[in-house]
Amino acid sequence: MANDKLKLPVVGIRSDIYLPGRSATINISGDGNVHMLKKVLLDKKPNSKVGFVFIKNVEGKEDVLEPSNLISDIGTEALVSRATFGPPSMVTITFMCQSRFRIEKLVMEEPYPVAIVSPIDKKIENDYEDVNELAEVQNELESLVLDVLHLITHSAHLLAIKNGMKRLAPSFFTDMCASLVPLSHAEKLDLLETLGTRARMRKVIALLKSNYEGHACVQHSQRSIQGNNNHQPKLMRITNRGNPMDDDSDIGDLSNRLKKAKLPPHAEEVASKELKRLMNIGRYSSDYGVIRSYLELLAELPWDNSTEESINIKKARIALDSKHYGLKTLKKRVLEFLAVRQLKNDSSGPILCFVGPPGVGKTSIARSIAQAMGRKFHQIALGGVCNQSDIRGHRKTYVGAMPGRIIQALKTTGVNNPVILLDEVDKMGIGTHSGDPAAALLEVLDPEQNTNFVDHYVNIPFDLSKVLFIASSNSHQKIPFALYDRLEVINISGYSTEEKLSIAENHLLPKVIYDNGLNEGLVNVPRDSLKMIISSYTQEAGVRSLEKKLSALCRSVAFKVAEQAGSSALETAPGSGICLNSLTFPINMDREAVEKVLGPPLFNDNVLWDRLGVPGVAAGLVVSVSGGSVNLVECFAFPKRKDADCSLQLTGKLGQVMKESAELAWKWVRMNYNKFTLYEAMSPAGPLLPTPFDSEVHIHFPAGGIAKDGPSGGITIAVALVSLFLNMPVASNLTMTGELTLKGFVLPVGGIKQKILAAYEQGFKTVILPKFNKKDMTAIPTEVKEAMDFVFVETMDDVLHSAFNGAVTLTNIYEHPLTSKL
Ligand SMILES: Nc1ncnc2c1ncn2[C@@H]1O[C@H](COP(=O)(O)OP(=O)(O)OP(=O)(O)O)[C@@H](O)[C@H]1O
Repeated sequence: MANDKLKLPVVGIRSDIYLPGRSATINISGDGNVHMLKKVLLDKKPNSKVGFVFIKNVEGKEDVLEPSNLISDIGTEALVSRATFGPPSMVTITFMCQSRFRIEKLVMEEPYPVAIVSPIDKKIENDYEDVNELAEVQNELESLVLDVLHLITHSAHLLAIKNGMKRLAPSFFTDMCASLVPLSHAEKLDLLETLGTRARMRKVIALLKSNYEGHACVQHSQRSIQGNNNHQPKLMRITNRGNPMDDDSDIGDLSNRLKKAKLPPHAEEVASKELKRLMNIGRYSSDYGVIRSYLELLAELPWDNSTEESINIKKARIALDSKHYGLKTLKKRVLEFLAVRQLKNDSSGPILCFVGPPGVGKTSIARSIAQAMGRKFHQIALGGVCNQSDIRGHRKTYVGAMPGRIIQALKTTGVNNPVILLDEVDKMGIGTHSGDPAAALLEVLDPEQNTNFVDHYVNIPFDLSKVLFIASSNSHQKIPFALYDRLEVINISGYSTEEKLSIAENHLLPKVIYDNGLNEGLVNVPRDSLKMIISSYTQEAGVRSLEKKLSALCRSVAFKVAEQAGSSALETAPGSGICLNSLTFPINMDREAVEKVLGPPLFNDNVLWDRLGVPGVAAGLVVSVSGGSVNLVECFAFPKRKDADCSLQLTGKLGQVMKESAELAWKWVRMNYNKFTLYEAMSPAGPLLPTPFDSEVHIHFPAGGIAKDGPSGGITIAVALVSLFLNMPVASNLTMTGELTLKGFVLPVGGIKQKILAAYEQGFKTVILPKFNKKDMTAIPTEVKEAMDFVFVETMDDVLHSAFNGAVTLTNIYEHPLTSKL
């Protein structure tokens, strides 16, 4: 060995033991150390080697390196790749430990210590290990590591282990594998001092097995799930285990609770192993908290606890009707669903998904379903969820690990058969490295798979088949496709003013009066005020804002009552018309009082009407996640410039489809302009000059800050352009929706009910609709149908005829464009 001896500058490390294969960035203090590192790193080349020797933590002797201070006579040689010299006597180094050495002698050479060392790892491998035996143990280690790598988050370090299997020296590879386990100080020291590679491999195998044994029973199912789940959030690994120390009574109590939880056999097996581990490690070990919280969760999960289902269709119908106005189709479907459950007594069945704008009662209906079934209800908001781990949880080996939302819901409800509303399934995102949450949801909803749902934290299959999942969403388009395929979508479109009035009078007002500590004898909100609130303070398809405004009214009344009449009002006022102090009950919230509380009206219909009635402007109907609305299209033409490369300019935050439909409408108008027949008597001003052929056109879609998209504005844009060039306003009180084809046909569009309700609320009298949408009229409330005219069209000729009150017709619209005069 004499020839192998080296002289190595050394640093005493007190904080940790760094085995070969370990890289880290640490602070080193002490004048001698800093001086040494400066000299070694600056005088020599970068990537210089220093020796780490591990010393006891003796206060006041930070810099002192003497043999009596050493924890071990084995140290590790570290390659320093980076050093930052910070405050005096402090340096931050980034290093990777490479191999062991034995300290032959410590030499206090001025100005920093060096050691005479003899390298170990290579020497032992070459001189003392039997190649075949070594290969055998190494194979075992490698296959175990492959299993473990399936279970934990991938990182550059883990990739290095995987890639290094056949390339790295066995000794170094073994040390790297040890980093897969959170090691205690004693275990690290033991591995440092185990010089034989085979012996060390065996120790690492044992450590890996004991650390990951809890995962073993679910390895199979884990792997199948892992297929599309390679990206987990990077969380810090737990790295410390402390000294063993028991707390028998506490653990006994936990053990009792685990027994009471009636875990299935596979879960019981894991729980008892973890319980044993808990008993062996001390209360002050960092692993103690992790294992303890894990076992607490296992004890709290409703493995065997269900609420008894009691469906009574008659009662369910009464409950649904008493809490919700209208919604006939939805209620009918819900009752059918409950009837099948009652007869079949089986948990399989469709997954209902309520799709509609905010505040139309999706959550409230889901809650009523739970009540009708006698089950507990829980709502999971999926808006903004973009990690699989939100659904499936984090592995418990990470600091701050938590179970996913499904398991948390079960823990909260305490039963394994609650009704869970997956709210806003359309608002889930996909994180860049964290997997698609929709894929995890698919597994949750799939009856084939959800009997063995494995949350990463729980790491034991849990049966979700008894849970009744209901989904809700604001729009169809954004529900992930694979998920959409599994759902039975039920649309809730929104309410007309009359419907909102009924809901306000019969449901919302009684609710907010009660919620604000009042009773119906204390406050009166007349119908007229309700109408005013609906038209001037809310603009929504549902009734959520309406509820908030009514609540604001009630709050102001509650304040007056509390301030002036005190609790005596609550006792004497109901139905009495009594005066108490300066208040007369019930307090009447007339229009003036409403304006006092809610401030000046927020919405004014005149703004819309003032902009209509001029050539080049048409009103179209649109639908968005917040319901239907009337949007204007404004066109302006000016003479074509010679150098203009495009004759059409569009503004108003348009999506691609809408841009294309505007281009198409512009082309259609130019192709057919010479075929328009204008009854001049009805258009006194005559057509505009210049014509579309020598004009540039600007089309603007007001409310420029709001994104717009879709093809349903096609006929509105074409009508606005025809109106511009024929210099003739569109018929008053008329709005429309429909997709235009290049040949002048009008195709059906979506959101008809919401669009018609919006037109009705804005006071329009006539709506032009595609003929194919006639079927959607069954959903329109009778009072709306009676108050409005609907014109069903097939071609642009029909559209123009209605839009200009018969003043414009189009001859031979199906003629091929090339045969026209263009
Ligand atoms: N048809 C109805 N009859 C009585 N109350 C209703 C009706 N529709 C909605 N409401 C009431 O309106 C309020 C809002 O309803 P809910 O929270 O169920 O809306 P939502 O559709 O789930 O909205 P979001 O999409 O924002 O979650 C609730 O107080 C609900 O009771």
